[in-house]
Amino acid sequence: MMRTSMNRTKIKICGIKTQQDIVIMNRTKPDYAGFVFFEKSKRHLTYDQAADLLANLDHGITPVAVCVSPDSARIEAIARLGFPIIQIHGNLTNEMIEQWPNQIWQAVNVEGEDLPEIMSHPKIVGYVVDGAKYGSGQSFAWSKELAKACVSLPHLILAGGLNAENVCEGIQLFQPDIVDVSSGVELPEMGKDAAKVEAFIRAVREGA
Ligand SMILES: O=C(O)c1ccccc1N[C@@H]1O[C@H](COP(=O)(O)O)[C@@H](O)[C@H]1O
Repeated sequence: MMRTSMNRTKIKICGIKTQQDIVIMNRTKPDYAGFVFFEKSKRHLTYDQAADLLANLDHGITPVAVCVSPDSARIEAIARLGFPIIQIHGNLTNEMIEQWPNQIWQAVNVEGEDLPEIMSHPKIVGYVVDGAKYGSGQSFAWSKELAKACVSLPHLILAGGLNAENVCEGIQLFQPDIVDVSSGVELPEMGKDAAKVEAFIRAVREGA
């Protein structure tokens, strides 16, 4: 059985780090932009940096705060920045769900052949199915079996190692609601590569 989505596949560009990235977002207009709050990541932002970036983000692009097993101070600070969605990797607990006032995307990092267990709660409105190591640019092992398992997810965000070359195959196999990319549209040093962002968006929107 396949997922059936009547709507076009939406796009999230993750790991926004610089004002130049914001210029690229505002010009190319993905549906979502991801901001990482995780000290071990090269894409980590301080709250002040995030506030400066958010102030310039086009209102038509929904910002998503990305974090790993956040403590309550982290959740409070991200909520204060006004993010409508938090994407949580690692542990997701009932306490976090209670504290966070808005929508949640639960990230599941696939290590083997099976889909990890997911939580169910009215605030959890999406599931990010990602490679084993977040933000590594590596896919999980795509298979028809995993695509079938994903059919049960109410809102699927496909992530992990996507780029302009493989995203159409991912869309065909998983029929995701949203595709999510970071490494695949990045410059070697820091920030997003405008040409790669454009090619990714064109591939998704035009099937090119
Ligand atoms: O990008 C990061 O450094 C990161 C850190 C902590 C949690 C998630 C992170 N990134 C997420 O990883 C996926 C896929 O990224 P990639 O395209 O494989 O590089 C995406 O959801 C990012 O939000």
